[in-house]
Amino acid sequence: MDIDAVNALPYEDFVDVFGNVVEKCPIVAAAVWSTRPFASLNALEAAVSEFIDALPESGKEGILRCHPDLAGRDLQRGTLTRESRGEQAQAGLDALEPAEMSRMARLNGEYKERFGFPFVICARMCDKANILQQLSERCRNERAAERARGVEEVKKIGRLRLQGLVLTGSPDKL
Ligand SMILES: NC(=O)N[C@H]1NC(=O)NC1=O
Repeated sequence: MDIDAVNALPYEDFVDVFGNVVEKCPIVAAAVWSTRPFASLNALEAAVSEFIDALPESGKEGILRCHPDLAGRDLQRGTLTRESRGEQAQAGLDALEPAEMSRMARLNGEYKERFGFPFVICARMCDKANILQQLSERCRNERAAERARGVEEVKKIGRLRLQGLVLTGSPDKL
């Protein structure tokens, strides 16, 4: 799909295609549609980032809370979104050893207890060892720094999802 095709989408189709660029937050796609036409894929990415940056801190935390835990309940129950399932599998999180699984669950729980939102990281840019290490390190951060870090990871996840949709196309979505 080239950028002209993206710009030509009515908002219903735009939200169908891009509604999960930010996990379970179709409001982001619905909002950035108003800022068409996009000059390029980079401009579309920038519009997503700008929308997120303009949210109050509670909105940014809300976005983080829409993300499923890594190797958590949704993965076990088979209720992840298609995008998240692919990302978690790519990082090897669907094939953890029992000891890795319990360490991940314990650290995810500690993180959520401390910050009130889940640990978010761009799984496609990591492997499971790296994710576990960062999870344990980031548990020690301050809340505001961790909120900002989580938001940056949301943007990385979104950038890769957007590239997948625009550069490789997604015929089943149009
Ligand atoms: N919790 C968390 O980071 N989840 C996300 N990360 C990612 O790459 N896909 C997700 O769903």
